[in-house]
Amino acid sequence: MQISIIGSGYVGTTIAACLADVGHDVINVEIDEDIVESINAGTAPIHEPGLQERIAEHAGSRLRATTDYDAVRETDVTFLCLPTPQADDGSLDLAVMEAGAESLGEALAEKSDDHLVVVKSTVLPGTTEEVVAPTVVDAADSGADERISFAMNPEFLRMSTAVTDFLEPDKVVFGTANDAATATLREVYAPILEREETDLVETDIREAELIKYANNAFLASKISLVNELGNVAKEYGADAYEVLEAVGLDDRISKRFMRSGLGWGGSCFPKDVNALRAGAREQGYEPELLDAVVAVNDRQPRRLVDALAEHVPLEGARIAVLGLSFKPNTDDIRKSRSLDVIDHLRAAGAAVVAYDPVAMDNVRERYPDLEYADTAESALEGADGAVLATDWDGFDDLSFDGMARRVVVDGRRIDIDADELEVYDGLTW
Ligand SMILES: NC(=O)c1ccc[n+]([C@@H]2O[C@H](COP(=O)([O-])OP(=O)(O)OC[C@H]3O[C@@H](n4cnc5c(N)ncnc54)[C@H](O)[C@@H]3O)[C@@H](O)[C@H]2O)c1
Ligand SMILES: O=c1ccn([C@@H]2O[C@H](COP(=O)(O)OP(=O)(O)O[C@H]3O[C@H](CO)[C@@H](O)[C@H](O)[C@H]3O)[C@@H](O)[C@H]2O)c(=O)[nH]1
Repeated sequence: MQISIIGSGYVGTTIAACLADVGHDVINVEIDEDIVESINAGTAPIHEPGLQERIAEHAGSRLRATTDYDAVRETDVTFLCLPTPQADDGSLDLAVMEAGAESLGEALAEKSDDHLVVVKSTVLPGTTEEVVAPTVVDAADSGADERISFAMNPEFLRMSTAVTDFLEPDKVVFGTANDAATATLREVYAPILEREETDLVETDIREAELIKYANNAFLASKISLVNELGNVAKEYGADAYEVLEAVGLDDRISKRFMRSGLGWGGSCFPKDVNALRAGAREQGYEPELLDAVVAVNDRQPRRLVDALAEHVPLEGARIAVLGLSFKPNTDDIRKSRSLDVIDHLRAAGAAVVAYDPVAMDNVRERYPDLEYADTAESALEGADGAVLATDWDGFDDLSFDGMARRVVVDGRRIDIDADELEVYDGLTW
C-alpha cells in the first residue's frame, strides 16, 4: 500500500520505518530538512532501538522522506503524526495539527481519487471530526468531502521500545465513520493483526480518541498511586518494593507499572493527563482524582532533593546526577524528572555534574552552563553526593570509590552494591 506520514518525529519516524518493514511504500512529509536528509541517507534521526537498522535497510526504496506535501497525492492513506503539545494553561494546543491539516488539504485538492486521512496524534474527543476534517476539506476544493474520509487510530508505543511496541502491540484501535475506512486500516495493519496476541478494537472516532487518554490517565494514575503508597511506606520504615510486589500478585492489579520513585515524565503522560483535565473542565466536570495524580507526581523530585539534603548540606556541594532522559534507552528528555531534580539542586546552591549515556546533547541545549561528565564514574569523582535519576542499564554496576562522600540517593530503586556507601537512601523505601 502507498502510505504518507505527516510529521517525522518519534512516532512518525518509527511507524514509517515499521510500515516499510512490513512491506508498504512509505513517504514521510516533514518540515525539518535535517530529518528529511537523515532519513533519505539511511540514518535514524532519533535514538530508538531497532530503528536504525530498519531505516538503513529501506531508505531510498520503500521508505522516503520529503518536505513537499504534494507527495501525499501518490498515496492512498495519510497518517497525521504531528505534535499536539500542551498550551500554557494546560489545554491541548492544536495549532500545529491545524497547520498540517491545511497543507494536507491543499495538496489533496489536486487528487481526484479517494483518500483516507488518519489522525494518529493524541487528540481530545471531537478533534478529528470537528477540527481536522473541516480544515482539510476547506483547504481542498469543493466536493472534497465526498472523496476524503477520516479516521482516528491512536498510538500506544513507548519510547525506547517503540519499534517492538508498534509491530507487536497488545491492541490496535480503529475509530472510523465508515466501512471503507475500516477496510483500508485493516489492509495497512494486516501483517500486525496476524499476531494472535494483538486485539483489534473497532469503534467510532470519538471513542478511539478517548481510549488513548483513558489509557495514559490510567497508567499515570497507577504510578502516582504507587508513589503515594511508596511515600507512606517510607514513613513507616517499610520497603515499598516488597509491599507492591505482593500487591501485584493480584491479577486485577498486575505487577507492571509498579515501580515507585521519581515519578512519570516524558512527552506523553504529563501533557495528556493535563489535556484531559482541561478538557473535562471545559465539559463541566471537575477531575479531582486526576488533579491529585499530577500533584503527587510533581512533588517527587523535590522530595528526592530534600532526602539528599538530610545527608549533605547542598549549598556549595558537588552533586552528581546520573541519568537525564525521562526513562532508560532513549535520548528523549521531554519533562524528564531528572531535569526537575537538577533545578531543585541548583536552587539549593549545589554544583551539578551530569551524566547520561545518550541524552547529554539534548540536555546541553537547555543547560549550557552545567558540567557534563564523559562517564558515570567521572561524574562521581570528587562528588559530595549522587542522585540516581534514570534507571539505565549499567548503573547497577557503578563504582562509587572516587566520591568525596559516598552518599547516594536513588530515585529509581536501582540494584546497586550499597555495602561500601556511607549513606544509601531511596525515595520511597
Ligand atoms: N512520543 C511518543 O511516545 C508517542 C506515543 C504515542 C502517541 N504520541 C502522540 O503522537 C503525536 C506526535 O508525537 P511525537 O512524539 O512523534 O512528536 P515529535 O515532536 O517528536 O514529532 C513531530 C514532528 O512533526 C514535525 N512537524 C511540525 N509541524 C509540521 C508540519 N506542519 N508539517 C510536517 N511536519 C511537521 C516536527 O518537525 C517533528 O519532527 C503527539 O500527538 C503525541 O502525543 C506520541
Ligand atoms: O513503574 C513505572 C513505570 C514507568 N514509570 C515512569 O513513567 C514514565 C513513562 O514511562 P513509559 O510509559 O514506559 O514511557 P512512554 O514512552 O512515556 O509511554 C507512555 O506514553 C506513550 C505516549 O502516549 C504511550 O503511547 C505509552 O503507551 C505510555 O506507556 C517514565 O518517566 C518512567 O520512568 C515509573 O515511574 N514507574
